[in-house]
Amino acid sequence: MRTLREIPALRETLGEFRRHGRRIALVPTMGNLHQGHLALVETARRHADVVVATIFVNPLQFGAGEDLDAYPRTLADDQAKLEEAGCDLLFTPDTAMLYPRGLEEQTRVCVPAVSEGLCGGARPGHFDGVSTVVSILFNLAQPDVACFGEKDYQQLAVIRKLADDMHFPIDIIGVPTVRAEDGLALSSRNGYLTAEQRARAPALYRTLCQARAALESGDPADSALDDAHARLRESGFEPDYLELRADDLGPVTGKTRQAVLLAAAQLGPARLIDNLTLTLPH
Ligand SMILES: Nc1ncnc2c1ncn2[C@@H]1O[C@H](COP(=O)(O)OP(=O)(O)OP(=O)(O)O)[C@@H](O)[C@H]1O
Ligand SMILES: CC(C)(CO)[C@@H](O)C(=O)[O-]
Ligand code: BAL
Repeated sequence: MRTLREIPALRETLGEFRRHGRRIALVPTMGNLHQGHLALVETARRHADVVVATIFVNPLQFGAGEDLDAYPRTLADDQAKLEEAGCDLLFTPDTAMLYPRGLEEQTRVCVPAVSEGLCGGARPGHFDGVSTVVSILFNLAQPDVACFGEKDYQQLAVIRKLADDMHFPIDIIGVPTVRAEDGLALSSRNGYLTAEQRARAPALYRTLCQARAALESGDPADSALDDAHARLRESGFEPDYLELRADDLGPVTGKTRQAVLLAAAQLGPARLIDNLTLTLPH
């Protein structure tokens, strides 16, 4: 696997692959890689001839007081994992390279409606930062496909709409959430947890499973969500949101069948997110 740090080298290398008719897959990440990221690489390999991963901790998507500085940077480990997973190229730009005019002056991309509420409500401007950097990466790599995790359900919905609205000729592929044996969704931020908090953390997934079972058996949404809130609090979480939405993230109506339960909750120093799709009864 080659690691490229400069934009001209990336353009040149990928241009050469494209001229030879190779299909290119992009896997954007912020590094500190785990099996969830490697599942994206494996999916990418099935859809393309050349897999390009990117590692960039994007300052534009972090709010004031968030964990931009603390975010784990583990490049050597990440390179070894990507190599092992069969990734062909790694692009590791820095901030000055992607945003040469500085963050204030940077042109931004905003995907309305779907970016609002949920994580967008709790982290104002977050999805504008994501949409901006993903647009830049799409323009630089010009991939045929790009893979994103379903763990970040709203992010995936934002990127699907971004690709559609901006006419990026890129297939957006969602990859199912990879979990630890106890159900906790793998996430770089799990590393912030103490051993005691890590032992409590699977309560987020368990609570979503219980709420899903209640909803699928016809319990009213209000009581299922109230119970879930209470259970999260009992397990030491401070819930940020816990919502039932239609699977396109629109509001649930009497006609909604395919739905999604989404949660974000603070556990000690870590803000964890998770979601489960479900089918509502007639
Ligand atoms: N457990 C997982 N299963 C599948 N995909 C995942 C998982 N965790 C992260 N991803 C995906 O990997 C990509 C890069 O995510 P990112 O680097 O932010 O990792 P992360 O572990 O989610 O970190 P964070 O703790 O910052 O949310 C995103 O498309 C994200 O949805
Ligand atoms: C898509 C992404 C790499 C953009 O910075 C980031 O939001 C992430 O890691 O999910
Ligand atoms: N995994 C989404 C990136 C973020 O939390 O900033």
